[in-house]
Amino acid sequence: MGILEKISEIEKEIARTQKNKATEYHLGLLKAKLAKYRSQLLEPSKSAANKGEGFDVMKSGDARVALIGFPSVGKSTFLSLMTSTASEAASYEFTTLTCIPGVIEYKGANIQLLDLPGIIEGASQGKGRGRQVIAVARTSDVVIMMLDATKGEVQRSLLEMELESVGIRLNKRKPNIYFKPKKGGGISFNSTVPLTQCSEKLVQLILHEYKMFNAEVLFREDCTPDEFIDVIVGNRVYMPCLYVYNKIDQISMEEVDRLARQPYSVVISCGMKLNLDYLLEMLWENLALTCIYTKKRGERPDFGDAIIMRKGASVEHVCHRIHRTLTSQFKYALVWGTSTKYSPQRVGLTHNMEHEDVIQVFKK
Ligand SMILES: Nc1nc2c(ncn2[C@@H]2O[C@H](COP(=O)(O)OP(=O)(O)OP(=O)(O)O)[C@@H](O)[C@H]2O)c(=O)[nH]1
Ligand SMILES: [K+]
Ligand SMILES: [Mg+2]
Repeated sequence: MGILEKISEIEKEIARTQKNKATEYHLGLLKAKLAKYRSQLLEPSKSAANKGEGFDVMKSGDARVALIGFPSVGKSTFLSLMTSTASEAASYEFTTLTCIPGVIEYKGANIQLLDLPGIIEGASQGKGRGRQVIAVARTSDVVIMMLDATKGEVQRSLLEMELESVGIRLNKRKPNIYFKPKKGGGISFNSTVPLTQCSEKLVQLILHEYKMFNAEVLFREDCTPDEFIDVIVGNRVYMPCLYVYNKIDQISMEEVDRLARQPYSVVISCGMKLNLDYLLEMLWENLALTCIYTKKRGERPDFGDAIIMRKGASVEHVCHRIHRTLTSQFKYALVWGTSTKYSPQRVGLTHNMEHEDVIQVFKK
């Protein structure tokens, strides 16, 4: 039996198994098996068809955003609208066949936007260019899942499943479980909170399925068996995702209102240029970028040229960005802005910067 058949067998068995206390271990084990086979699907195949030709676009700028969606939802129209790159758009499916990069300039940051071929059900198993598209999505900082507002909700759940099945976790935090494989000593299991979804026995069963017999496990939150499996499998990516409903010029106001109220959702019309500013704001928030301005002694801050950092970046990160050797010469810094109690404040390398702070570095 091939891997795909095995996967579909297990999925069927999970579907027909009733979820209750008595089947808890059986289901846990099935899920562990399923995750194992799915991860085998991810392993690179040797056939030429799966090579990433036309997809290996260099990362550039301060962050990367991938456009994922069914064919003809308006991905290329969106790229052409938001960047100075033109990507061919047309009313037939699979117009775009490779990865087309553009740049969104926003708040002084360069955000790389990637237009990609449309993907369909079965993409993660290699249908169409699904695997290459998803591989690109994995390398991005935020996924924009573009949906056709005139089509049903099923589009969204299908795509979510495709991404889930290759280890991409959308709008989820990494489970707070400490896990360390050991050389000996068996499995030590502890938790700092009451567990309602996993037990020591289930954790052992799952670990045995992965041929792990010695490990330290500490649950710091009430996780599900699936979340535990994610931790032991390890190659998961946790990624913010914006659900962008395009073509709202084609649906009723009531429907627009309903879609706009869903979590992580933004409604737009590329055709009528509706709500694109709000989408950029949401994108910025999800990218969690921070602008830092530098200032030289006796001069005004350089507001024309921001240093773009990840949220939570420290003075050390900023110094490293200004010049590779600056941290070794660092004496102290003065910081103006919301990260300090008073402005300016004298800070060390570990101080965390906030959006639009100004920094002046003093060398030894
Ligand atoms: N009514 C309406 N049509 C739109 C809108 N945005 C895009 N379209 C149309 O939708 C069709 C598909 O647009 P594309 O940009 O080619 O879609 P795509 O997602 O890149 O398609 P593929 O590359 O084939 O996957 C084109 O005919 C566009 O003119 C919109 O906001 N409203
Ligand atoms: K199209
Ligand atoms: Mg396209």
